[in-house]
Parts: sequence; structure tokens; C-alpha cells
Amino acid sequence: MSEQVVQVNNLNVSFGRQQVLSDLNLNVQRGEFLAILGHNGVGKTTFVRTLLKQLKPTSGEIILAPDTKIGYVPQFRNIDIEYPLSIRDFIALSFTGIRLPFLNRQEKQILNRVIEMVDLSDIANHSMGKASGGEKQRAYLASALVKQPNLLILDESTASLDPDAKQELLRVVKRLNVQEQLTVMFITHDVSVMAKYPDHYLWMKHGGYELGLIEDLPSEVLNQDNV
Ligand SMILES: Nc1ncnc2c1ncn2[C@@H]1O[C@H](COP(=O)(O)OP(=O)(O)OP(=O)(O)O)[C@@H](O)[C@H]1O
Repeated sequence: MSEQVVQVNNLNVSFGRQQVLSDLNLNVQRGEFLAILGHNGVGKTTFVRTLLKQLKPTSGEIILAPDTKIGYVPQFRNIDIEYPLSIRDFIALSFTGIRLPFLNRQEKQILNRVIEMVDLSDIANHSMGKASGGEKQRAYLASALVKQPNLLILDESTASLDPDAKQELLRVVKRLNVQEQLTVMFITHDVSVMAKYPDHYLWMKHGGYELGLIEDLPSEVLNQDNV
């Protein structure tokens, strides 16, 4: 039987007089891959921030399954070429925050596993600063996996990557979704690049939204990248 991970009931979020989300209803099942699409400024980030409990709804609610552990991959931030850490040490920081940790055996195992899960094992000792955009983004993804989440939220994670790196990232995310049964919510403007990966879409529009199976994604949305 399918199991609900996220249940959104009549969600309304306003900033002062500006209503950004109105009456949003959504159910996300365990193991689902949902694409969240929509023009700039329509409220995608507001929705995710509400989900992360950084914002309070004006009314309505978001209910998460009790065992939910969220892994959040923020928008791509470049790292200076002089950045001194290796990819492995950069990911290891997620255990502690700012200091390089002394990892115990179990933590080392987790570290090796998340590095493998994002296909970075071969270059884990290379410099993070000199890694390509796609490799860096997969390192961010690995950082989000360190805490072993069961719900992965990616915010524009393919933006500013070249087409091959976008596909590579999406292949990795899809594999996590299928093999690890990770539920995925992926905010994106790259509609055509990613259209073959998710199961469902949430198409956010000013004053409303549409939900559906990805194969039923309206062609007006599919043919329009950078929606
Ligand atoms: N903290 C805030 N205070 C006031 N207004 C805000 C705040 N955060 C967002 N907004 C407004 O809410 C609206 C939706 O913003 P949001 O960032 O959620 O859109 P988005 O769909 O994520 O856009 P983008 O694709 O550009 O990231 C915008 O008009 C924005 O100016």
C-alpha cells in the first residue's frame, strides 16, 4: 500500500497583503519523484521554506509522516578554485558543520557510501575547488545524504550546469529515488531536460496550480524551458 510522506491541506501563505500560495493541496507518496515547476516568483521557494518550517502558513497545514527526515540540496553556489578541501573532506563537514571531524567507523562507512551513491568515488580525493560544476553539485547532494534522509528536496539543482552535467545529476537522483526508495521533490526550470525522470508534476501558476502525471505534462509547459 502506498504511504503518504507529505500531505498539504488548503495551504495559504502571504507576505503582508501579497498572497503567494493559495489553497494548495498536494499528497506526496513514499518513493514518488515530484517535479515542482513554475515561473520565477510564483512561490516555489516559499512552498519549500514552508515545508522546511522556516515560514508559517497563513492558514492550512503541511503534515509530514512521523519518520520524515529531510535532505535539502540548495541552489548551486560556486566554490572558489582555491578552496582547500578535497571533495571527501567537504562532504565530511556535514557531520559536524564547520570543523573537519574525526569520523568513527560507522561515519566513515556512511561517508564512503554517500560518495559512491553520487558517483564521486574515483575523484573523492581531488580538490573540491577545482571540481566541475556537476561534480560540485553532486558533492552538495552527497552532503545532504550524510544524515540519511528519506525525503530529498532539491532547489534548482540543475541550474547553471551544462547539459551533460544536468543529465548526470538527474540520473543519480533517479537512481536514489528507485534504489533507495527516496522520495524526491525537485524544483526546476529545466523542464525538458528533466521531464523523463519524475512521476508527477506540480505546475505552480499565479493564483493556482495544476497537478498531474509527468506523461500528461501540458506541451505548453514541456516546450518552454526556463518557465
Ligand atoms: N520573505 C519574504 N518577504 C516578502 N515577500 C517575499 C518573501 N519571500 C518571497 N517573497 C515574495 O513571494 C513571491 C514568491 O517568491 P518565491 O521566491 O517563493 O518564488 P519562486 O517561484 O521560488 O521564484 P524563483 O524561481 O525566482 O526562485 C515573490 O513575489 C517574492 O517577492
